[in-house]
Amino acid sequence: MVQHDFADVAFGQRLLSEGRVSWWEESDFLAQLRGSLPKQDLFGRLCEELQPFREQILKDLGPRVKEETCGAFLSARQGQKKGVEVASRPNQGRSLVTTRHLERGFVVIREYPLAKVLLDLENRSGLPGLKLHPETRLALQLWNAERKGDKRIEAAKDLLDHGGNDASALKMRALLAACCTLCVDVGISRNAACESLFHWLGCVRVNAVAVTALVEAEGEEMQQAKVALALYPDLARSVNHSCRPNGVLRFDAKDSHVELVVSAGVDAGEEVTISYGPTSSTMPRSQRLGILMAQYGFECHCTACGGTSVDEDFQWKRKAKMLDERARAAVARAAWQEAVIACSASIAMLRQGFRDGDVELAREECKLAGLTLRAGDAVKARELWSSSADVLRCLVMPADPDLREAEEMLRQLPASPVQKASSSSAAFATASSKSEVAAAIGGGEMVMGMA
Ligand SMILES: C[S@@+](CC[C@H](N)C(=O)[O-])C[C@H]1O[C@@H](n2cnc3c(N)ncnc32)[C@H](O)[C@@H]1O
Repeated sequence: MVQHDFADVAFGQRLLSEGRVSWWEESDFLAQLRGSLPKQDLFGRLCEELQPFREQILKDLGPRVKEETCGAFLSARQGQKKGVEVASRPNQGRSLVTTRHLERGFVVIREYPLAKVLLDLENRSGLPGLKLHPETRLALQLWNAERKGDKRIEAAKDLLDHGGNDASALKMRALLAACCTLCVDVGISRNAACESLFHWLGCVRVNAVAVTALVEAEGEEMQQAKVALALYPDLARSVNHSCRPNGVLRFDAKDSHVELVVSAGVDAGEEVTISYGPTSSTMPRSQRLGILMAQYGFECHCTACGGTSVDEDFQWKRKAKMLDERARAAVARAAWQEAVIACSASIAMLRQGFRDGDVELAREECKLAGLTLRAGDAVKARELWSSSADVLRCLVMPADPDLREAEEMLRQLPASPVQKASSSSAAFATASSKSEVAAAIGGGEMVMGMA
């Protein structure tokens, strides 16, 4: 196992002079270290300054954190890991590899957070002017737990050791060295507590996960929003990123447990991956590479980015957005059939970037189902809700608003004797509207593969 080397001061200084540690600045932790506190005995002063804040964290989050951390961690870990093993891969460190074929919907990992902070508590420290970044707050929790000898913390101590050859782990150690160098620069003594705090900051940066939930923005549709930042050690130690992933994470908003679910069948010996944010359906390769490097410090080696792949052109996405806007404008005029045609055309465009069975398409089809019902075609609306519910049941939590609405509508609308439509043909509101959808898209060739 690789030991963190905090002695590499020269390397740290070089990184600093090249401005390559800017993300620490963002976390406003260093700004506080450097700006607002006197230079002498800075670390001691910092601890003093943070003491009331830590108590506030424990007061605000403590009971919840205690209830929610690790209760079922070990048993869940043993039970759910069947079908996968952790293997080491040359450029990516530990990886989650299947030992047999896994079906879509299979839950690979189910885990409770070791620590978490809620993102809506941003300004509730109770101390004027002391606003800590969520990453800093999470690191402080872990640091505090370690100092208090909390045994559960052992599960996360090696998370930055990515197998020795992994570039991001090396870089992270360099960054930690750089931060310690900064401390030395400003007169903080480099002691074990200081190093441990930086270790947790690095660990949080590379391994923490944003817990998301569908929330209703004012006057807008439901949107996925980040509601908490959490550390799930099993997930963090084994699940790599792919820009074309075959797994998704779903969170239970009530107790913050996470599930890693297979979203597309995975053959034996293949790796189960998730997206850490960027995907090949949402942004071009160069942008994805930049984001992954800045946030996590690694060069992406996934199948979508490797080899000679080039930036994708996303014309389909621009067209889908334009058609979606047209559908919204039609909804505002209560022109339901027009909205159905524009929304169907938008989904047809999205199919060029997403795969059948993707959550994003299923959500769009739920929207189309609602419009189709308004336009008077209950049979087609039911078909759409039925095919989207099939997708959503596998991949999202039962409390998901789109899934709940689909289930509710399936209960309310009588089942049609007509056989179930395939999910791709279901994207057309009625058989007779195919040509209208093609016209909305603006070309016949788009429709050929989908009818
Ligand atoms: C949350 S950890 C995942 C587990 C990690 N492989 C390990 O051994 O601990 C994230 C780290 O895994 C590596 N990683 C994940 N996805 C990768 C990818 N697509 N390409 C290269 N490295 C990747 C990077 O080092 C990244 O910082």
